[in-house]
Amino acid sequence: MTDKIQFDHVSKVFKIRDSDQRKGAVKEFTAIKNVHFSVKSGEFLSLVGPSGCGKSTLLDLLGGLTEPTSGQILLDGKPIEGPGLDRGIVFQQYALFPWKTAKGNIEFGLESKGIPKKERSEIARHFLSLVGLSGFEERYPHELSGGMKQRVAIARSLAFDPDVLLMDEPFAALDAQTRETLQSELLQIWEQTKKTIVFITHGIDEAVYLGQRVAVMTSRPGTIKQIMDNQLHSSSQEEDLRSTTEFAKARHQIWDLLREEVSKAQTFEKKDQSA
Ligand SMILES: Nc1ncnc2c1ncn2[C@@H]1O[C@H](COP(=O)(O)OP(=O)(O)OP(=O)(O)O)[C@@H](O)[C@H]1O
Repeated sequence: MTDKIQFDHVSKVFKIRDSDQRKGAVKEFTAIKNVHFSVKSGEFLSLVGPSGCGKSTLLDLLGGLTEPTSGQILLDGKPIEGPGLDRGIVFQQYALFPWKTAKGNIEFGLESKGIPKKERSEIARHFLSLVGLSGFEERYPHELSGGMKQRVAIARSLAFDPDVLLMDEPFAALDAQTRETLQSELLQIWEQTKKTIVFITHGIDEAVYLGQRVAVMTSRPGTIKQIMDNQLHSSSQEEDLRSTTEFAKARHQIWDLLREEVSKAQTFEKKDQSA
């Protein structure tokens, strides 16, 4: 497998207000530092790290929503210079148009791509069916549950046929049962479509269940602490993966790597609150 994405010594520094200094003074804040890793074409990589370690910053950089302060990010060997249809992003909040139906939400984006009406309708139906929403095409977002809305958001991203799907805690706002259902559906979709997926999460179980590899980040400034090959995906898909010994083992390994980082992040948070 070839490299689809390469982070080449990437750092991101934000300018923030300096509350210790005179009014209007700014200081620099390093959100992520020297991030260096790659993602293979067709790979499902999950990325886990403590709160505030720079996970969303990393995904925003990949999405081209912001630029690195130093280093570069390559997609198919070329530097990312902004957002593009080659990358679809799914956020925690569904961001659907409330005045459009499930189908209309998907068709809208396709229209801007210049796809003819009939084809737009067919594509929207196909992807709604892929995420298990056949029969819900004409429902408006307020007529759908949280899980259904997130399914529409995933279908909308897939309908653009991006090479890469970037997912920023897409299931965090859902109840536990819906989350587990969507996780297994996402794995099936990935197996069918073979998209390259980068999936950000706070949850160790989610990271282990989904990722072929699991990248663990340090607390701030965030960098990649270790990337673990996840043996779980080589076991039979027939069984309930979450109850296997491989799952428990992988979970334990990730928690060992994360424990120290989580406690560092909590110390930072306390310091920030008392400053
Ligand atoms: N535009 C910005 N300006 C200044 N600081 C920022 C900006 N965006 C993010 N940060 C800071 O960078 C750090 C990393 O933020 P980020 O949202 O990437 O973390 P995260 O790991 O996704 O957090 P969480 O898990 O809590 O969602 C945080 O301390 C945040 O306050």
